[in-house]
Amino acid sequence: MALLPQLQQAVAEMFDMPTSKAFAPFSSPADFIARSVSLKASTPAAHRAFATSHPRLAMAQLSRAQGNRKAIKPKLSTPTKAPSSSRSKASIKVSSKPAKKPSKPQAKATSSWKTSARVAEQTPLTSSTQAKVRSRSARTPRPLAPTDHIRALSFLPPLHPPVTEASRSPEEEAEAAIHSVRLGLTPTTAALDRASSLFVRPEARFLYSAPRFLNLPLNTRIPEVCILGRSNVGKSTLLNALAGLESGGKAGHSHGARPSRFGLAITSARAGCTKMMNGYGFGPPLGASQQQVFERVLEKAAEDKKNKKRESSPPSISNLSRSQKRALTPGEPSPAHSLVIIDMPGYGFMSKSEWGTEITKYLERRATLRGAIVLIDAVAGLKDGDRHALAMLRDANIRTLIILTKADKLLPSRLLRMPPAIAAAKQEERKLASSLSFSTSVASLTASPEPGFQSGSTEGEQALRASCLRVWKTLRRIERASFGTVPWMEGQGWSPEIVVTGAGDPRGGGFGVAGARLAICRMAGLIPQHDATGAMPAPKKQKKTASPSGAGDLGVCSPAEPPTVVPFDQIQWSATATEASIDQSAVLRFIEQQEAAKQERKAQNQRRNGSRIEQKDSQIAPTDGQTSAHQASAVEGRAPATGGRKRPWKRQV
Ligand SMILES: Nc1nc2c(ncn2[C@@H]2O[C@H](COP(=O)(O)OP(=O)(O)OP(=O)(O)O)[C@@H](O)[C@H]2O)c(=O)[nH]1
Ligand SMILES: [Mg+2]
Repeated sequence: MALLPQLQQAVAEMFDMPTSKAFAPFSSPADFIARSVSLKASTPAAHRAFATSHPRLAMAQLSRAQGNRKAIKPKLSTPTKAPSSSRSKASIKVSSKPAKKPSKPQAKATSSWKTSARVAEQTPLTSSTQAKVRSRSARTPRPLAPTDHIRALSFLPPLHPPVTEASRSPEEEAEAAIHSVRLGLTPTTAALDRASSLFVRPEARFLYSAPRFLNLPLNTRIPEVCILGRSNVGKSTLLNALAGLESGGKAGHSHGARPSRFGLAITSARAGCTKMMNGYGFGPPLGASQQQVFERVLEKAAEDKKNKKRESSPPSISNLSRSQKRALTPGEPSPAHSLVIIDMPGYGFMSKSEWGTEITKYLERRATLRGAIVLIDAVAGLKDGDRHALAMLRDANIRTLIILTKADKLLPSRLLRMPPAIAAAKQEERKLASSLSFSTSVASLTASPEPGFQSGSTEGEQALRASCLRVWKTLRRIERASFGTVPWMEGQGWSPEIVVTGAGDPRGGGFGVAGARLAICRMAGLIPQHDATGAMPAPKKQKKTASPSGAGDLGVCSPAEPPTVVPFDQIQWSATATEASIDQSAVLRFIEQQEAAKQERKAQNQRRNGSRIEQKDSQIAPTDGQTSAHQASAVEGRAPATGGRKRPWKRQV
């Protein structure tokens, strides 16, 4: 195509070279690079010209851009260093100065690349080669982004024990039992977001490291949850994931020194990395009203523990003034978080017996402990250490939540990936929500159910279900072993819902973490158990899509079935406390109710005091012609002086 001479000159000026050279076909890639460098902003036309003159190199660049690691990476020589031999001028030079002692395979690859490149320069790219490149890049596993993951995954025990048939072999019986394990209800996006916001905003903070129970800072106002598990099970990794941070995977950085880069907790592939009880603060401080509710709960818990009825109730903590409370707990700072999570040292390999002693003390004596999370490796399964820890929790009567970790090792990423259509729709919804007001966005999110896990019959999933079955059986056995002396029972002491996570998934990480956050919030009483938005049956459409993957055949409870009541709701204060802690409208409602009750009490007191004073006035019986101050004020139209609580005492004087 012939261009106007002026236009040619302008283009040549951009290239910073003579017109004849700028419009000559590219002689080599080095030539192309030289021109591209001189051209400040590379033009698509120049690339196209390069692709037609050097198709093989263009192909290699394309496949490298698509993340194909196998693609050959030619090391281009700079034009100044190009040797003067006529052969090397035409060919693609791999290195200006070949290494003196190249390793054998490297030298082979170099020479093969040289020859093939020379041939390819003369032959255009065939469609079959293009297809090969495309298929090769498609085969390479794409790293999963956290948004691609299913955010919540859990399993529930079978509703009824599987029917035993005489004709079935023990293997078939076991398989039937595995198939009867139900998928947990899929929480709604709103519920997951509510729980996640508590963990992520404001940023979680490292609080302290305590080698012994006595070194733990005093805490009487913030609910606490501890993470237990074998060493190297992934406790610290889960904590980082809960905080929305990636684990550093490197030991040696101080806690919270660089939270954005290395996560909060130190993680390591070597067992025994965490050696102290590390406390981390999550969420904003509880409001005054929530604080009162929490204090009442603590009082009740202490009362239950002593297991005796009080004849005359001592002064309630919630009725005390702020200074009185401070005097009761000297040295305790004002609460700065709504939840404290303690990352404990692991038991088992590379652990120390004194760690166990300190953890036992903590479990028995920490008044604000709302529950414990026991992490179990989905691949390794339950071990003796886990059984011992569960028995310890039973004896201390502490609510227990089981989380299976490292499940990403069992589940193929295809099962975890969000369907693209749903992912796109969710992204749109989020964009819309951020542009609208808070209330509108929450309302719109409440209606949308979170896409559920597409249950299949893969070996990994069956292993996961079998692992859950073993956990339930163990928990029931441990529960029975107490002979009913401890109220640590299914649904009360331990949650039958087993949360599945892959917090440290190296492919992108973090599947199931939002579900874990929600379960922890519920256990700590920050979100009610039977929150309407917490577990919403998925639409019927999902039921249909689930059956071809084998969910129906497996006896898996489809999400459309009526929700099962999970009676893990012994937290009596949760209904008010949790609504108040997260939902602002609920906070306002709660405060309004409190205000109304206060006003009413005040009015009653006033009425009572008024009538008492009237009685006294009548007893004093003013002499003829005299009126009391009360009557006088009433006559003058002022508020009676006896309106306040302290007035009668003043009047009598
Ligand atoms: N694939 C995979 N790896 C994980 C997961 N969680 C943790 N890991 C890895 O497991 C190793 C141990 O993780 P940590 O979080 O340090 O384990 P820990 O329980 O805190 O160990 P201790 O502090 O020694 O008790 C690390 O190499 C993590 O990368 C997971 O969900 N998936
Ligand atoms: Mg650790």
